[in-house]
Amino acid sequence: MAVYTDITEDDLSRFLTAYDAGTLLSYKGIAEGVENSNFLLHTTQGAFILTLYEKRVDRNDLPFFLGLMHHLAENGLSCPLPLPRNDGALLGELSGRPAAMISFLEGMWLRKPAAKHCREVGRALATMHVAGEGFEITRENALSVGAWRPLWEKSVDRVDEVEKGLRDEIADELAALEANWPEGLPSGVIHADLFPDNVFFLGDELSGLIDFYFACNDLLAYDVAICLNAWCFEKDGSFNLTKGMALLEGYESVRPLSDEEAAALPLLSRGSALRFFLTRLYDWLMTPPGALVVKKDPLEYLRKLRFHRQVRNPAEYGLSR
Ligand SMILES: Nc1ncnc2c1ncn2[C@@H]1O[C@H](COP(=O)(O)OP(=O)(O)O)[C@@H](O)[C@H]1O
Ligand SMILES: N[C@@H](CCOP(=O)(O)O)C(=O)O
Repeated sequence: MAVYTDITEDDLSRFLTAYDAGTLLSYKGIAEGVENSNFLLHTTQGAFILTLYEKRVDRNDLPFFLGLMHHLAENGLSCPLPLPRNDGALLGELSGRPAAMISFLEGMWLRKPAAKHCREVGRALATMHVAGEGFEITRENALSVGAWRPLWEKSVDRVDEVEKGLRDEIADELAALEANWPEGLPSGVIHADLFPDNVFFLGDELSGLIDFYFACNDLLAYDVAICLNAWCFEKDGSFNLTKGMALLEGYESVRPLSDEEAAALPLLSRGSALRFFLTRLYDWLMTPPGALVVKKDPLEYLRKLRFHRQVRNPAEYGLSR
């Protein structure tokens, strides 16, 4: 679920008077997503998404996220746009939360993406990396290698509840990644959560990217590694080389990877797998029973991590060079 904060029709109608968005016809909460409360609104001017930013989102980061969507859209990426209020501000307040009106993006996310969709995702990711150049606000990645140990320490005492023996395996992995994390690779604005539920398609055509609320400045190739993890594994845990090849071809058709970036892919993919393992593990162990949120399986990312650990060459992801 992703409606943590309720709104009333009266409050919403009043909120809308600050925008040139027409008058309210209907609204409903959107069940998907985990971070914020989202509502689909219909007004006399069309459909909009209303987002109420919840506790895990730092209010100070909102100008980065909202400004980034503007910047990316102006530079050729298809993504939703925050709607300015009549006073020019992108943020308002509703039910005690910072709130924004976001343009509605047509399309739906794919439950079973095929290689051709992975190619489109690779192309869109590279388009985003290029479009992000020149964006003046910066945001450090709050979930990069330096954040993994503190996160791990919150779960370590209970990790064996998830799988016996994990305590030593993850401790060794974390130490290896901290010691060898690459430096000096090209960096810029990354999406950092470009999973299938954040990419919309109309038929086979990619219609746009959403959910920029983990976006930050980090290594561009790390974003590629996140996508390899999120898009190129099958339900049985196997890596699909055809999908990997398509995603990387799509990416390189817009922004070729340097030799150094290519060589770092196995390590970056391990890091990305550990990052999602750790956040899922924390949520798995700490979410109170009965909470209205769908918990994601940390073991899916443990299996991916084990796969990457035995990769010796980026060609094993489908990189042709
Ligand atoms: N601009 C948009 N256009 C259409 N649907 C959207 C848009 N933004 C969000 N949604 C819908 O809301 C859901 C949750 O949004 P998301 O940004 O992923 O939430 P969260 O940040 O809580 O994870 C999406 O899966 C999608 O169905
Ligand atoms: N993609 C992450 C969780 C973040 O969820 P989102 O709904 O904000 O995309 C994961 O799969 O662990």
